[in-house]
Amino acid sequence: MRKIKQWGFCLNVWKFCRCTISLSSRSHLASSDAIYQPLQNMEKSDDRTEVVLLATGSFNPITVMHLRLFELARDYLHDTGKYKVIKGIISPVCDGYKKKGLIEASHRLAMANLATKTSDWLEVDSWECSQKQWTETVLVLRHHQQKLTNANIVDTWEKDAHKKGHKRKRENSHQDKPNSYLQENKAVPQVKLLCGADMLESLGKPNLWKNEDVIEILSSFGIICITRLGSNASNFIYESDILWKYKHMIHLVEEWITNDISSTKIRRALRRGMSIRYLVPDSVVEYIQNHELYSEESEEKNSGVILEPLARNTKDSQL
Ligand SMILES: Nc1ncnc2c1ncn2[C@@H]1O[C@H](COP(=O)(O)OP(=O)(O)OP(=O)(O)O)[C@@H](O)[C@H]1O
Ligand SMILES: NC(=O)c1ccc[n+]([C@@H]2O[C@H](COP(=O)(O)O)[C@@H](O)[C@H]2O)c1
Ligand SMILES: [Zn+2]
Repeated sequence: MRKIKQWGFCLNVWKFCRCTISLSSRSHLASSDAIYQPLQNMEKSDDRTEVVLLATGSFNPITVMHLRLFELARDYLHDTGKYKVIKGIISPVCDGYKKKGLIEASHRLAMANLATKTSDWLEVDSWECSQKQWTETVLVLRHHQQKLTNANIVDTWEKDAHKKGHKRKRENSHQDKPNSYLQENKAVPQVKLLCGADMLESLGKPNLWKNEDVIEILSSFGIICITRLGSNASNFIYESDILWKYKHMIHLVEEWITNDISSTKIRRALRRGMSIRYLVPDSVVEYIQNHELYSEESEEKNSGVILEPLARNTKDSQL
């Protein structure tokens, strides 16, 4: 009787173990089905082109409309199903641009940093405004594209080295990587220029942009242009032979919730002691107050000075 009970006990222990093993192995399978497989599928099915949006400009000061440009462009590109926007970069122009009323880059940069604090995908880059001289927009685009290419090469190189069991340090790994990594790498995100319709129209102003720059911006990068009151982007594309030729590289995004916010109007309101609240982020209002920015005097900065691109291109065309 005792032996039968012992046998019964052993049988139960065995059944329990078998059940637990089969359950745990099944739950392992279930988890691999549920977690790993869809991820693999997601990776496979997500063949969208990664895009980094770059907006250049004075940002004197940054307004909520500048931030809206990015949101509008991202929604638009995601809607196409072809693009995945991974980052937005705000690149304030340097003081050497010499635009009338342009205050110091350090302040414009600080305000842009405050304004983007609440965003998890927008960042401000100081490369352009820390250059000694004004930099052509095409060079700013090239700079950011190159940075992404370098980062991508390092990643691929590191992954490859990791697979082979070598550990490489990020800081020194991109100098000695072979060039073949550049060609093999197909997943480098694309930089695209983000602008408002007035900036697009400025491409047609004599001596402001070089033709070869416009062609490179359109053919190598592409433009996302947001409509703006007072500008007619589609008509401008129609009337410009270069833009018409590259119209497939221009995404025109309609802003349906129109408003007329501009930095010029913000500066005007400030000079007149009027409120700018809700037109720029609160942190920017506070910064402007604390540093007593934008006065009659600051508006006179660069007054009578020729805008640097005009001066440079006019000089070049006379050579
Ligand atoms: N309300 C707006 N709608 C569409 N685009 C805008 C708007 N405001 C600014 N932008 C775009 O933002 C970029 C940076 O512009 P910028 O810093 O010159 O601002 P702004 O408001 O036009 O300033 P300013 O009045 O000093 O010219 C440009 O591409 C410009 O076209
Ligand atoms: N030839 C060029 O590359 C060229 C000419 C004029 C303006 N831009 C850029 O366009 C932007 C215009 O800004 P604003 O609208 O604030 O003047 C600036 O970033 C400026 O550097 C570039
Ligand atoms: Zn402007």
